[in-house]
Amino acid sequence: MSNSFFVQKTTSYGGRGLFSTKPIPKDTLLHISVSPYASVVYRRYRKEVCAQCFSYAFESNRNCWNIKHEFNGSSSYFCSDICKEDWQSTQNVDGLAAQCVAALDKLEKTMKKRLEIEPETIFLSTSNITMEEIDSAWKKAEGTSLKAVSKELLNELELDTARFLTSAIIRRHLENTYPSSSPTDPHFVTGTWSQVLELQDNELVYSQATPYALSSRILVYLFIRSALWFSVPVLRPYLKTSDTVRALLAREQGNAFGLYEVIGDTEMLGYGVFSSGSYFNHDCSPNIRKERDGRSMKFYAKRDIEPNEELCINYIDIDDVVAANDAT
Ligand SMILES: C[S@@+](CC[C@H](N)C(=O)[O-])C[C@H]1O[C@@H](n2cnc3c(N)ncnc32)[C@H](O)[C@@H]1O
Repeated sequence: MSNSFFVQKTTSYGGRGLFSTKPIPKDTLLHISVSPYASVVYRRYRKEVCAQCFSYAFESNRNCWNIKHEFNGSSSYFCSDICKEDWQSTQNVDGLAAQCVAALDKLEKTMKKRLEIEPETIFLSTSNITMEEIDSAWKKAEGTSLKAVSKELLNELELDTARFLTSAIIRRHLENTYPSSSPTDPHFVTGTWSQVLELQDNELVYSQATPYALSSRILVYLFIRSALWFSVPVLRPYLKTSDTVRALLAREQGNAFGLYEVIGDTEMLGYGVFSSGSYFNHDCSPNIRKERDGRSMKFYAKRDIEPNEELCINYIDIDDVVAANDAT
């Protein structure tokens, strides 16, 4: 990740970071992540947040958006006809987004009760879980029958995670089916799956910190596979193994940005992975601020910057326009 303002280098404390290559005046726009590769608007905000530009109805003094796209009893909501058209041509290509939303909703409605996955069928460790145990848990999940999970009820967080992962599965499929031919192609502006794979992989660190979350994540994979396998068969190549889901979950942690309302900056409406925006490290006194502009994340100089300074945002500053990495 480099451009005319900065270059990517290894930092003195490990990992990669971005460093200025020349003097940058305050308020310069350094980088735009045009659109997330994968994203989700939380279910509870479904009617209040535009599925395309993420604008929040309350910021326009409304209770909800009423421009809808309906398919098989499930709806997506938009703030304008333009957003609905943009969504049709970039996200609902071949009707996939609508089919997936409907399939996930349908499975959710047919579920009766939550049956915890037997711990021994998934993994045994409670601390210091190893990569071998994580691999083994996912492999076992791949061999679990679809029928066996069809009665599992997911909680709110898991259902949102399922939608987030599904958006990436659709994007991967579109990327493979319609190779990029122009800068307006959806996967040109969202970045590519290989760029997602280049992001820092936090699977082991996260699993060790929260070993109890592994069975929840596996349950989400089984839920998506069960919901989409027969309803959206073109997506089977990305569901047959857990590779796509697992790779994204490994990178979502520590790389996702919260999608906040723009004006109040208090409500987190969802989250997304913006690959090209994920190389700014954290600093409590950052020289970069980021602002959401519709589907885009924009990165500006917060002050005058000297050459060879590390460019950092604040992951937790509530005064920032959006707080980073708090979706995880
Ligand atoms: C969004 S990524 C930033 C890019 C990352 N350094 C890389 O190599 O891909 C966030 C991760 O970078 C590391 N990081 C960010 N800011 C840091 C800091 N101030 N000190 C140490 N590590 C930091 C942490 O591992 C964090 O989970």
